[in-house]
Amino acid sequence: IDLSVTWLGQTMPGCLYNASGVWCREEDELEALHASAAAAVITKSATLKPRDGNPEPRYCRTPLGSINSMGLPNRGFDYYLDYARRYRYGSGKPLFLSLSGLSLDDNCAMLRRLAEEGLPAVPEVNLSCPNVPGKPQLGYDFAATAEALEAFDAAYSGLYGVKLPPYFDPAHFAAMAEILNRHPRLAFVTCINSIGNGLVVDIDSEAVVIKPKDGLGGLGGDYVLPTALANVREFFRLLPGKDVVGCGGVKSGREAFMHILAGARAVQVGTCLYHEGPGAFSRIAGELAMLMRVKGYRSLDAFRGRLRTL
Ligand SMILES: C=Cc1c(C(=O)O)[nH]c(=O)[nH]c1=O
Repeated sequence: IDLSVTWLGQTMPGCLYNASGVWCREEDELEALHASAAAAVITKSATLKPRDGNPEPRYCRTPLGSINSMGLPNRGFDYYLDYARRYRYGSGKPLFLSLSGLSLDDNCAMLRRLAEEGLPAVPEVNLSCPNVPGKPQLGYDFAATAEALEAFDAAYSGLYGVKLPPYFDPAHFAAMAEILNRHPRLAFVTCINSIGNGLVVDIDSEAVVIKPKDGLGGLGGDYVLPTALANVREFFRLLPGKDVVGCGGVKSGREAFMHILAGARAVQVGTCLYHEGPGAFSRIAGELAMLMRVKGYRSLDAFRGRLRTL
């Protein structure tokens, strides 16, 4: 059973890696991911300067997944760039740098700095952070997204990707696809980020469960799987020649299989990784391989994007 994935001009040894933001803020976390069965590593979204993030409690696990309003706590771009300088690319596991600047200028400054370094690390620009008060999600502003992507192309001459928020309407899928298809070096989209601004209520305390934004936060886990699969399948259809990375609701080989069937090139794990740790990757990969064996598939190419309609 071959779980390898060939994309971005390289072949990675498997198809699973972390969702940005989970188990990836500190170097020791990143090294633990690299040492695990994860097939790639992506860093916590970086801002130009370090950030403490929102007041705690800002993350809460629920029976169906998670809610978070972290507020972009991160060590700052230089920390992750330094890690990218020392990263062992020879392992065959790609390193992705997630960038989430607080302004277009900041995103372009980080992209230009990365371009100057000429490192193999691939940028995934976050258009979808739902938890910085006062900063609407770029990905929900089509004109701003169009302008940003023009600026990214000018700032960075290599291949890059974007992390998209979930969309919920065919008109929005079409509008975003029309914009994304203008950019040949935009090689992949990662669908989806958390479903923004959900509210989890604790009936015992009769209170919300996280402090920021009066309890509003991004949802992950079981809550988001159908939305994630819809976004993967729609953008897989609408973005010919680009890759779609699936993210959302993956906790076993079953959901990984669903994402790939929907068209995902590779699959990220967030909430499940947060609670299980990097051992989740070998478990999920084993479950996926077993599922493929039972179904008679020897590689991901044998079923990627083959979701049947009725
Ligand atoms: C980069 C900020 C994000 C955060 C955060 O740091 O609050 N949480 C998410 O669920 N998605 C994000 O993109």
